[in-house]
Amino acid sequence: MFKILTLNQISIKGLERLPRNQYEIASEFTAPDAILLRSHKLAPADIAPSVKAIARAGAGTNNVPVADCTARGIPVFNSPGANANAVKELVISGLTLGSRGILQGIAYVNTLGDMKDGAELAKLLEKEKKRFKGNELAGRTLGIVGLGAIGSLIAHAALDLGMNVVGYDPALSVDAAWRLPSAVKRMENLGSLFSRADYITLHLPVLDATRGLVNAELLSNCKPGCCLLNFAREEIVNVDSVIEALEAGKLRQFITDFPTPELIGRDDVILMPHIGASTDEAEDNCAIMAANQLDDFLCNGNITNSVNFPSLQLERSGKARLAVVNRNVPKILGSILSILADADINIVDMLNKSRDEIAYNLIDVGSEVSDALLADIEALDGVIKVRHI
Ligand SMILES: NC(=O)c1ccc[n+]([C@@H]2O[C@H](COP(=O)([O-])OP(=O)(O)OC[C@H]3O[C@@H](n4cnc5c(N)ncnc54)[C@H](O)[C@@H]3O)[C@@H](O)[C@H]2O)c1
Ligand SMILES: O=C(O)CC[C@@H](O)C(=O)O
Repeated sequence: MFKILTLNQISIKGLERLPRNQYEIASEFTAPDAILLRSHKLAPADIAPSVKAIARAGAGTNNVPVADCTARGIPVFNSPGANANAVKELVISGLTLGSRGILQGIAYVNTLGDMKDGAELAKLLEKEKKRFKGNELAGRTLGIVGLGAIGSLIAHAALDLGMNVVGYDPALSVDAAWRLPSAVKRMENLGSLFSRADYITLHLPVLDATRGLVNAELLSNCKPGCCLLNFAREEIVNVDSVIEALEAGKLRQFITDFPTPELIGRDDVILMPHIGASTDEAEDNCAIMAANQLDDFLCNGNITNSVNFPSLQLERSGKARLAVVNRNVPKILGSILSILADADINIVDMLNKSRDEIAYNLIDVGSEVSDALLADIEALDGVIKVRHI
């Protein structure tokens, strides 16, 4: 029986992927085998020594201490693309809210509750509606920073709306490049994107390199009247610089899923309570993907969509499987294989892959492996974690 600690509300459709005869699921456990979470901020001390894996039902893993998990041999999974459509749809709403007086118009109509004469009301609205006039998106330029799962869907949608699309992504994967419409004009740097766009939308992860990326210097490139949308992460944008740019007329509007106190109450800001992925569909998709990946790792040692471990899947063969995490340095695999050979254990199949500072091995063997042998492997210098599956 594996114990799964859930630290947020996880869709039942995902939890159903972890059958009750194999899994106990609860929001409190002292020694869980794995953690399943969404935006809960996890500290290294919250991760019990028993934890073998962490799965984030969502895209961003900045709430998980990934480097610490890597050092401890714990793979961290996410669910790439599973909530991208939900974010895309909200960004399209953001674009229309940012181009027309929709919120202001709605707020105005709601002040007129005392008017009982329908004809008078209609007359007043016809007179006042000019205050809420906007501009069309068609023909305007959208700059997309980060052209991954969300950025590429937004590029398609914006082109369908008749917008011109420019994009910037210095780390674009080959798969993401294939998904991108050819009409997207790729920018060589952020300054070029900021100087061309009427609307700029951010869809990149928060990393050391992207924290505070949108700062005063970058915003000084904006076309006057530009509208900035942040549905990525709060930390990517320097809020003080955004407020200065709004007050200087460099930015016309800031629309964000990550409110901070100084932004509340401003007319030139639209704030949403981190609801980019808050749809039934996205919550189901993320939970199903995260749970499936966790299940395959706990039961088979296979790794799909990990942010810190190599991708590795091996069909089961032999009597037992060893899953070994070690530092990515020479000779460790040789030492493991020698221990098995000395014990007359035949290797039926195996796969070894590395990613940055760690290596991961799945070794299928022809006979059972004793606890003493596992302890010998675990004691090797450079071996971080050994599981007998
Ligand atoms: N508001 C929400 O609820 C919500 C929902 C989902 C995702 N997100 C955020 O959006 C981010 C993107 O999600 P995704 O699913 O598109 O992820 P993704 O991994 O598919 O795409 C991210 C893209 O950003 C690119 N990138 C990395 N560094 C960059 C840089 N310095 N400049 C420009 N691009 C850079 C990557 O190469 C990648 O193509 C997530 O990391 C998460 O923080 C927010
Ligand atoms: O779980 C959520 O609601 C938000 C998820 C989102 O921020 C993500 O990074 O995928």
